[in-house]
Amino acid sequence: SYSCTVDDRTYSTTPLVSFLQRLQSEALKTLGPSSFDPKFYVDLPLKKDLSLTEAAFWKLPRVKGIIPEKYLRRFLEAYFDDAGDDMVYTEPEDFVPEPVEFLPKVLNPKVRVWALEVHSLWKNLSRRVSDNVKKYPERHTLLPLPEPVIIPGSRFKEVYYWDSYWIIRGLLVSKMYDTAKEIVNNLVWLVDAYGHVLNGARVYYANRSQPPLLSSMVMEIYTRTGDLEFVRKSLPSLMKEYTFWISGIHKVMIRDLHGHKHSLSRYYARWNKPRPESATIDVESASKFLNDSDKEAFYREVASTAETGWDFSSRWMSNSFDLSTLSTTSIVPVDLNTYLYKVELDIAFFAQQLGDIKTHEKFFKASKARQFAIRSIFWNAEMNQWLDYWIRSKDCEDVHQFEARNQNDRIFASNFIPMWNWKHASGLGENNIMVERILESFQKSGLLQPAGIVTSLSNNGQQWDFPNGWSPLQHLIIEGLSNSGSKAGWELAQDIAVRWIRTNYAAYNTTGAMHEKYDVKGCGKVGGGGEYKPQTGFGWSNGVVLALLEEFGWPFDRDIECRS
Ligand SMILES: OC[C@H]1O[C@H](O[C@H]2O[C@H](CO)[C@@H](O)[C@H](O)[C@H]2O)[C@H](O)[C@@H](O)[C@@H]1O
Repeated sequence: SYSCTVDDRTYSTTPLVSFLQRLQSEALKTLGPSSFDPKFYVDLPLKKDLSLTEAAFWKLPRVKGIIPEKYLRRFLEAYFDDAGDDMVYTEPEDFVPEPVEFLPKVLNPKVRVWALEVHSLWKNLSRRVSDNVKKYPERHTLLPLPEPVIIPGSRFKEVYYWDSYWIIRGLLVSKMYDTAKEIVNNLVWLVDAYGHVLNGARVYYANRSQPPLLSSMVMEIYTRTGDLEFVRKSLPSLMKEYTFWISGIHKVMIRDLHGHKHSLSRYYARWNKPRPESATIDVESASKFLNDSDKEAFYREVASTAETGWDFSSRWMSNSFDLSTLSTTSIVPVDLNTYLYKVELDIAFFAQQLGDIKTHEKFFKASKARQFAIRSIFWNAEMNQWLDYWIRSKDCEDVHQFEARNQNDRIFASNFIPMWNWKHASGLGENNIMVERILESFQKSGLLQPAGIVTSLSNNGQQWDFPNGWSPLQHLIIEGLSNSGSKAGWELAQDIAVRWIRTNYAAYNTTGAMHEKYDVKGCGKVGGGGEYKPQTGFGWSNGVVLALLEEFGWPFDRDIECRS
């Protein structure tokens, strides 16, 4: 893998996380792998101090090295609150059962009733950090966020970075502007404390971030509310977060065939150990590596893949069926650089609104440079798609020489994510013929399935692969298509939105829940695969359904039931 003279120091773990990880591994020995969720153990809040808890743990009886189930359960009850007890329910103050002017274009009565139910799910997912966390922070892996949040749901009991963007998109449809601002204030608090937004608000997520969408959250809120003071308060943290992504281990320089040097970014976690929330799984996956440095390199790739938000996917593997070939830190991803291009444009815009012309010019210039880089390094004119770039060179190089064969020509939904910034990202959007070619390439790609856009074409059991479709990817591509300026693009966007809304509705009717992911091979099927049981709730799916219903509406006479 790519190894350069970068500062790739790792975060140190905390005594609490080390202990909970030990408990997790002992619990697996006691309870066995069926229905075992390792995250449960590292989320347990301590009732007493760590030293007392540890002392009691070491005194537990062991039979052939294993703690009998009865003693383990008694210990858990005596020394821990339940996972999630430190995130308490709080009524969102700006929630009303039917907001004024709610989804005026949704005319079909069944869809309206359902949309109001989805809207009401914000109440189920609303939480604030308990006072106990603030009083005894050393007893919790949960971070003491200052304001209420909306969580994704089920096992994801804490705020997540990129999930929050689509949660906010939905909250804005629900006219819950204060709740939306509170989420951003929490993420800004994380930037101020750590220099970046954490993957999620747990101490064990500090070693990595997730796709950078904080500026987009601020932009969406500003567009709806016109609250310039909110922008003024957030801007310094947006600039701080930007530095995290464009420097140090995240930065990659590539020289194109004309000799231009481009500065792009990659995902790279400051971690080379098992992820605490999945440590038992990671240790097992790493067991095929014989020496410690190979194991560490593998753990680094695993954590860096969690930073991508696509954990896990054939997109990051040189062999789609072998997780041990994860190579995330050697990949310069199309989507990450699309998001950073948006960060640059957003900061330039905010600075202009605030009269800071120097900052405006600096960030506008940076956006132009990245636009040029996206076109030079990712664009593939034969496929009419944007492709991830793999750094193949073994040796440390300050600037990598572009070679066309290093673009990854496998098909992923991410190959079309630059459409999200379509009018600017490649310069291609100004040219209608190119727009039509990209649309044609998308339609022929195999990504469009009966119930939405599939993540990849590889059916390998990973959750960010075939046949799963994810709400954020649907929304990014649909929004890109609908902003393409082409009639055919808008119609395709609406077609995908209708498929996606129908499948969410059908699954909701049969299961009573909104899901984290869906199987897009057929309408009403829920997703699967990956390392944990499929989750319900679910923040970003609720947000995307509401946002799509707002954009496209639902006519009175259009059926909501599955077509096939
Ligand atoms: O516990 C395993 C992994 O779970 C998270 O990833 C998945 O859920 C997140 C919350 O909805 C979502 O943001 C991410 O895209 C999903 O793949 C977590 O983010 C990972 O860090 C964690 O290892």
